[in-house]
Amino acid sequence: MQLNFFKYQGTGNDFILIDNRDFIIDSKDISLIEKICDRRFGVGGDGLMLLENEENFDFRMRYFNSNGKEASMCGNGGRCIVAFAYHLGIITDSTSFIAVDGEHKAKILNNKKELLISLQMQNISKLEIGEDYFYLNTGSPHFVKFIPNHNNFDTYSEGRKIRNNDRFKKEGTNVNFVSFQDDSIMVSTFERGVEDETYSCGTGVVAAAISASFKTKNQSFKIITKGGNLKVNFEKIDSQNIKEIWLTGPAKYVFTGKFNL
Ligand SMILES: N[C@H](CCC[C@H](N)C(=O)O)C(=O)O
Repeated sequence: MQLNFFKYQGTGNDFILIDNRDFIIDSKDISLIEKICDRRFGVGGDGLMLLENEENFDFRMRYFNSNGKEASMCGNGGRCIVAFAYHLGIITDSTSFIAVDGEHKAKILNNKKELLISLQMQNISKLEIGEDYFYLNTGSPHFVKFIPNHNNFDTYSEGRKIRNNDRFKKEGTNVNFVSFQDDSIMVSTFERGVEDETYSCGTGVVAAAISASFKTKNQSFKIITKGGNLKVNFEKIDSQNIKEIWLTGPAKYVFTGKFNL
């Protein structure tokens, strides 16, 4: 048996997409999903997504980390699945779909080879402000720490330490390091579930931008990640309430193939 898959990436956060409207894959098969995501034994990806049917919405997004476990929301993945739905002819230039954290709207801003997509994220109504960190859930949980610069900064080791400390060991957290670079912020992320630094993390840059607004008062940020540039803008009602959060960036179809089951 062979399984049709499509590979996409959004700022270097890479995903395997499967059209599961006819349930060709069993979403409970954690070891199969882990194997497909494996960079040596499988296709390779930071995560895998299933596109499924959902009444009253264009589709349902189901996101799995590369460890095979169904996870919380993924911002880069969200843009990639919108691009996938567009290529499948399910949507045209805008959509409303359902993900694990609720409804998301998205707009396709251009349809060049690399689609530029704006994805609306859930409102925030709770944010922890520590002495030298921020902790918030932007669809996925994110610990945010500001550093003077990223020169020789070891995101993997520093992120791994925080992800595995007493507080986060059990559930895990994603960990973001943020530095200011001219009119942008640079963000590097250690992702739980991948247990490694990824080239970019959408929900992570949203958390980083919201945290940075406590330092600059801006409500719109240009973001630099290892895998490319993103934009985040939002409306800050007060220190605990943020709405109209939009993540904008590229989503690119890379290749397709058949996975040998
Ligand atoms: N890369 C994703 C986040 C995946 C979330 C996952 N690593 C978790 O919290 O379990 C993003 O672009 O938002």
